Amino acid sequence: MDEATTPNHRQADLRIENLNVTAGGNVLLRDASVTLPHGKITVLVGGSGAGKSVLLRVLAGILPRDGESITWSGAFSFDRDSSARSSSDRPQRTGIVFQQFALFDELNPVANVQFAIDHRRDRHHPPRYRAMQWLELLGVPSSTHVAALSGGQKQRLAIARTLAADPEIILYDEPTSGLDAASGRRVAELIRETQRRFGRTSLVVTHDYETLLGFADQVLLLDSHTHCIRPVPTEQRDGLADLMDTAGDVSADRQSPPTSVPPQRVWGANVLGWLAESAKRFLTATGDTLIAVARLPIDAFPIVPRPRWAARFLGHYLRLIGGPSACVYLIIAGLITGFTTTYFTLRFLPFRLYTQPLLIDEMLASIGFALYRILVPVLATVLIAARCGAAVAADVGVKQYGGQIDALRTLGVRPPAYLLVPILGGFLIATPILEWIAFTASHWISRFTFLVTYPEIGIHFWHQHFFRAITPKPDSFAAAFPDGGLFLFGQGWAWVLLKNSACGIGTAAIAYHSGMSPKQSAGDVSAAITSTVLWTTLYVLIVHFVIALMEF
Ligand SMILES: Nc1ncnc2c1ncn2[C@@H]1O[C@H](COP(=O)(O)OP(=O)(O)OP(=O)(O)O)[C@@H](O)[C@H]1O
Repeated sequence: MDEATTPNHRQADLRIENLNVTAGGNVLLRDASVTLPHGKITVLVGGSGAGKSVLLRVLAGILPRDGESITWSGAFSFDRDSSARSSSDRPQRTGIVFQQFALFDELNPVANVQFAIDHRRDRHHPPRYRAMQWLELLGVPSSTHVAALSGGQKQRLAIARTLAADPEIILYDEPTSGLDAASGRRVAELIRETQRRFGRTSLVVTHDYETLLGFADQVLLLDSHTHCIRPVPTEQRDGLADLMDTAGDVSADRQSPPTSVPPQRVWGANVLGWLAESAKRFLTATGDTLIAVARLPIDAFPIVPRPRWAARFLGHYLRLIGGPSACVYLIIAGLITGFTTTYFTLRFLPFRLYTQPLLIDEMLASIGFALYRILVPVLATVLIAARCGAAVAADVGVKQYGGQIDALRTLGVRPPAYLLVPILGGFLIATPILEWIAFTASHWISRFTFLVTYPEIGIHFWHQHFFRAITPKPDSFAAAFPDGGLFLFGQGWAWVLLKNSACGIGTAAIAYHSGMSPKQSAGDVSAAITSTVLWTTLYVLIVHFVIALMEF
């Protein structure tokens, strides 16, 4: 049987009906209606800024109808035959090959394709090919790291991933951009071969007419003056460049006109504008952060489509949050706290000669208590919030900026399933462990400092008094853990765990939310990292303050 007519392949034209799209207040499409014939390649051309990429994102189901800057209305329907029509909010299970590839960098090529296979549209039928077979078919090396693949190889891997998800319609956004002429031709042939072999309806957005027009069954022009999409008859294809001139490059028209400010008001207006903008940003960030924390129980409701993939993402975030560099960070923090509290507290006792013999045991007990219950938890969670919050915000922000979040959505995956839930899990597991590492480092350096400073008193004395105030009561649950109890289940361990958990959950929510906010540039990613550091550290300090009020 020809692969294009396998039973789960739907044979239907896609009708786009009365589509209206606006972006940043500009109309891109007005009442546009067009049909994409099933199993054919349609090439869409148009001037720069006409709205081709936005249209692809609407078709891919990535953009909500009433988004912040882009809104759209209209319908999509499948003409399966004259009697049966179905209509929906987006073409069912559309696959998109992104201009920037949007590959999952932390996964190798095989895993990228396997991810799509495991989340394919129709999981009741066995997959068409295994991941390795897809890679062989499209000529992608399987053992090379994704980042080390060439542009053409990345493009082919992106096509393999899209095909492996078994979509009805494949959208290509500038598939040959950034490739040399030979690679561009190979990718174009691949698109034709894919369409011939699998019979998928394909829509290709391109400026590369020379390479791709020859493969087109239909050519559409997005006219930025009339805001509609019209077919280009075959006889007019040779004059496409002239048609494009008439259809216009709109990028210049849409720039907002320069505002003329009287010279004497420039300074004041700038300062006022900056203040207003900063206040707006602060309020938006505060509101967004509060909303993110409030929405957490809904967003993090652990519905994961494939537990195996959730575990893999959990592993990724555990390495990011609690990896070796984080341990070194926390060990150094513990050493500094343990040393300074022990050395300087005993060294600067008033009337040291007289008070030391009387107070040294009490001082050791209070140092142990302060380190265990307050100092190390505060320092550790602030450092975790800043370091690990920033790392997670950067990771999610890059995924957002690079289109990986959109790729997840087009594969039918809710981003919280493989991002928020594993990030929360990562923080909940790693925060207490990192804090315990910091406390262990702090009491070992305290022990060492005491031994070096008072060799005549001996380590037994330190041990006896340092843990006195945190040794579990004999009748408590913690008393069942004689030695470990001193560190893991010291008196008040539940408070320590509460602080760790509250800080971990909040840090996860803020970092995830900052990373997920829309990103137009690398600067937005860096702004997300900065705001994560500011908000997570502030949040952690507030948590400690509030819990300390209840605790003591
Ligand atoms: N997130 C957004 N917010 C506001 N405006 C946007 C957004 N994304 C795109 N636009 C605007 O929508 C218009 C169309 O953008 P789009 O990227 O679809 O153009 P295009 O036709 O693909 O252009 P090109 O061929 O140059 O890539 C542009 O004016 C762009 O500034």
